[in-house]
Amino acid sequence: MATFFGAIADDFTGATDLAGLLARSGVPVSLRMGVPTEPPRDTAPLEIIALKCRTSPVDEAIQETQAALQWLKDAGAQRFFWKYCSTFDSTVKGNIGPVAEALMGSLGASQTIYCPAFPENGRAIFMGNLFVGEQPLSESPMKDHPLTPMRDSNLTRLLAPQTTKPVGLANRLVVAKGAASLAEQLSQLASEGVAHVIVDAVANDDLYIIAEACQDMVLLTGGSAVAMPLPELWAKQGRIERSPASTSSSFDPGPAIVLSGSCSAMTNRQVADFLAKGGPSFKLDPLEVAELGSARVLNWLAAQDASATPLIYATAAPDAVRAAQEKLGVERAGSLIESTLAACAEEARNVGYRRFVVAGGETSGSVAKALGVTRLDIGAEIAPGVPWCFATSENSRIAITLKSGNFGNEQFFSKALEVLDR
Ligand SMILES: Nc1ncnc2c1ncn2[C@@H]1O[C@H](COP(=O)(O)OP(=O)(O)O)[C@@H](O)[C@H]1O
Ligand SMILES: O=C(O)[C@@H](O)C(=O)COP(=O)(O)O
Repeated sequence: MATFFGAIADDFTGATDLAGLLARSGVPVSLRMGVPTEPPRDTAPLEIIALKCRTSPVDEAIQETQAALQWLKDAGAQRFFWKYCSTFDSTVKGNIGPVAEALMGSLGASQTIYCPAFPENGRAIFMGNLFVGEQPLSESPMKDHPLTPMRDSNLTRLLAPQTTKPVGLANRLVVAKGAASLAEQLSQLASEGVAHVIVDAVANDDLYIIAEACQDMVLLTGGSAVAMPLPELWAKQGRIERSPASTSSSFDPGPAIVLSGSCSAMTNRQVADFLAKGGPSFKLDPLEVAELGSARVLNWLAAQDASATPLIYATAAPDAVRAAQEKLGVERAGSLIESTLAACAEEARNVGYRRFVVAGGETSGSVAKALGVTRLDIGAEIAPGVPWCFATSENSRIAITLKSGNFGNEQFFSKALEVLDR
């Protein structure tokens, strides 16, 4: 089927989040992990390419996103989306603005919007400030993120240093008046030379207004939720079609494993909940891994009889993360844990595990790469923004869910396995 919408996600959990929300429309969604090496074939109306570039150096992120853009253009896409985190995660140098500007350049777009709001998960933007539940972003647990600590809540202030062209705001009062009012504000800002517009949204209704006003912009940027209403609009106009039975949710029988590298407040609670249920678990210590490698956890995994679901985790409280980072450096601590969890995933697959619950965006990127997963079919959502996915890994079909650090409720790990068994 010809592709109409092409999205590029800056991490793997973000990509499955977007895929899950778009799939609610019943229009086929295809998710590729990394830029495909082959030219487009067997494409869907909604194509997503997942990258792992949230914390990469800016020039690498631009290079990768440009390659993804070219593939999506070759697939026939006419509208494009740059998906980043609903908590606007970026390093101090930041990739969100530079990548958006480069995509705009390649697409000949003079303006785009930025809307990371995700009301179902408590992310709202008001007067340009991002809230997580009732807390401003910089007072939320995101202030302690291991790789992208968010110390400002104002999106205009966060984005402006990342772009060369002016940044402006279309606030909630404008959005609440409807699509025509928002479209007028955007063209007013365009006439003043504002290329990058933060758009407020606090509720799903706002997202429908934004989608209606912006559906013909060649490039949109944001969290998954602002893209959610688009397929419905385009389906009504006959640009794309629904086809509910388009994905395969089959996987080979085999035991389940939980791998957690996220240190978010919610993942800490999810790990505690799963530990309290008494299953086998192994806590990774970054300092031990730095000194002795991954042999101990791999031996532990090999000794499991798989009758109960094992949990391997590095999830830790902010002070423990800081202590490890002070000794090892932020990048090294992160990459040691990521590569250890990736090795555990590969070993688990090799010894017959077929159901994988993975927590953490960067972690998911490393695990999915280690499993050699190149394409995911999207299944049922376990929680808003976290679907089960199905993929081929080596010669097996596996079920895998990639959970954003912040998503899901406390019982997420057990719930994920229950949803799959239904
Ligand atoms: N105990 C720890 N000490 C230091 N870094 C850690 C620890 N546990 C995990 N990490 C690293 O923290 C990062 C968490 O990021 P990520 O997987 O994207 O989670 P999230 O989805 O919560 O953002 C990863 O790079 C991971 O390897
Ligand atoms: O938009 C979101 O919050 C998620 O889709 C997302 O990007 C997740 O990233 P991580 O929190 O790093 O898993």
